[in-house]
Amino acid sequence: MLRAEGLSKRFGGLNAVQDVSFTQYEGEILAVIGPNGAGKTTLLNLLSGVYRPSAGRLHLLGQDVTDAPIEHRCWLGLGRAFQIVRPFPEMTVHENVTVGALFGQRGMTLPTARERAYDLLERTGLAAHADKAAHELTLLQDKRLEVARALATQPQVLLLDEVMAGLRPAEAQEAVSLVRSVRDSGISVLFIEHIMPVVRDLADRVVVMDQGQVLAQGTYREVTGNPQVVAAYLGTEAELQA
Ligand SMILES: Nc1ncnc2c1ncn2[C@@H]1O[C@H](COP(=O)(O)OP(=O)(O)OP(=O)(O)O)[C@@H](O)[C@H]1O
Repeated sequence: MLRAEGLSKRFGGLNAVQDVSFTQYEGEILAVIGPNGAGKTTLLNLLSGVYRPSAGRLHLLGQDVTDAPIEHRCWLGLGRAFQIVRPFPEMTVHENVTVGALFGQRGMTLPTARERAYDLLERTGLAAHADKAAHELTLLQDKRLEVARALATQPQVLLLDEVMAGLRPAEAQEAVSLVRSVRDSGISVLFIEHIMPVVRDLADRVVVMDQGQVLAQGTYREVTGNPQVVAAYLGTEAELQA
């Protein structure tokens, strides 16, 4: 689905992302973890096309998209949900998702977009709130809307930037179920997350970043058992258990 080869991004003298390579396979949920400033968001910005890499190549669904603009990646099948959700606050929940459907696919008509938006509100548990203004939603509902808007673009790969941030544990569990249902519908998911129980429950594989580089990659058990990862990110084993 995605193949990064030696991706790098420099900001002046700072190597925010340095020589990052990984592959995401079809149907996989891949987590990207690492301490603050490790380069996770910069990597997501490289994948989605916000930044062009200083070096390296990126393939999406077998196509080289290294120089492709954001909208081309979206039309090819790359969707993104942001940590800070920014819906159109005065529009209804349904209208917000309709906008995603209209602009995420070339040739989409308004009636089809509206219909697709209703389906997505059902799937993301927001159907009862379809006609509310977006600014009336709770934080968990905001996150659901953010995922619904990203799904409206019909992605094959969905990038999620810390969607669990700020949620209470019970709400995070609901969000975990939503992400699983997205994957079960055939969409591969790449997510950044700091909450380790969420990573453990969701990720098929984990990429650990530190200081812009990939420190380790593997299953949750493999990376959390790696002494370098424990030292750089997880702290002591006792903290990890807590
Ligand atoms: N636009 C930018 N210009 C200059 N430096 C930047 C820019 N964006 C990020 N950086 C720097 O690049 C490094 C990586 O930042 P990034 O936000 O990617 O880390 P992160 O792993 O997502 O951190 P966090 O977990 O805190 O969100 C940091 O040192 C950051 O200050």
